[in-house]
Amino acid sequence: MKIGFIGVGAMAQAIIQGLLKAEFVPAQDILVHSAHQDHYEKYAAQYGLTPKESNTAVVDGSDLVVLAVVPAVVTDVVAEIRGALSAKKTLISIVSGVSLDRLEELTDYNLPILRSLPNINSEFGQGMTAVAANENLTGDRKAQAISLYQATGSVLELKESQFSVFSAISGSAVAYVDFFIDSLSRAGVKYGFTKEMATQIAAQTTLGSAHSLMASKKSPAEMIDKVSSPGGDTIAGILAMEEAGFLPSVIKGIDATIAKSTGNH
Ligand SMILES: NC(=O)C1=CN([C@@H]2O[C@H](COP(=O)(O)OP(=O)(O)OC[C@H]3O[C@@H](n4cnc5c(N)ncnc54)[C@H](OP(=O)(O)O)[C@@H]3O)[C@@H](O)[C@H]2O)C=CC1
Ligand SMILES: O=C(O)[C@@H]1CCC=N1
Repeated sequence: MKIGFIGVGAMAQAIIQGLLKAEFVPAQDILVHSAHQDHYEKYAAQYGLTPKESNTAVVDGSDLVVLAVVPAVVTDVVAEIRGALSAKKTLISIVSGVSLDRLEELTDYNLPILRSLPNINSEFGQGMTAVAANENLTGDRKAQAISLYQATGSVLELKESQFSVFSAISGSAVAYVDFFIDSLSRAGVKYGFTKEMATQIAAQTTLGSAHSLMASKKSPAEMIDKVSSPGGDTIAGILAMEEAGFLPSVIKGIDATIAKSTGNH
């Protein structure tokens, strides 16, 4: 199976690295093209991928075609590859905010298409990806397309109406979790830790907390209660964070993310 990537930016690279680590396909069976020749050729050479001279050449040589460009150029890029696409190839879009209806409108309404929303943790097999297939993608072909994401982490089949929320609390939220880790780390620096040491402590604590939460099957609120000793330090911190608007600021951030992604196309 040949997998073509149109665009080799941050998200495409995370998926490619995840696939290589999982030995999902041999490196040379991954075909790439992007806007800048020096960029995709250098990246392909570094990992033994196959560089292609155009987007249509990627499509011609691939069974699965991953559309990994930013929303602003989707219309032009799909117009460019439209003639090379056929019902024998599966189009996989990772583009935030672009619906299956829109992708069908940009093509010939007869293509098997998987809309997906991965996150950057796919690079290390810890991805969280939402998928929705159109009516032309069923059975083994659908399973084959989804298996690309199963090789790089967890997969959820969702209704498209849930995609923008999913994108905010998963795709974008990787950055928000890192924002939180960085904030914890800076607090450590404020009290004399080096940034490196404080970040290591904050990151391991975040990793361990997510792991414990999932392993224990408890709710986050129950875990908060276990950590908050009666009359202790943690509850004092929680109350101060609440007073500063922790929950509303997270919700406001998610609201803004959803508003932006639903305005994309
Ligand atoms: N970053 C993330 O965590 C996530 C991103 N996404 C989605 O992934 C998509 C890509 O995002 P991201 O990787 O962050 O963006 P990047 O800007 O890092 O990557 C965009 C890629 O598109 C390429 N490109 C631009 N124009 C063309 C063209 N005409 N033909 C072929 N390739 C082109 C660029 O080429 P070049 O490198 O040569 O400049 C680049 O490789 C977006 O639609 C986004 O919504 C979805 C989930 C998570
Ligand atoms: O920031 C973005 O637009 C993309 C979508 C989800 C994560 N990154």
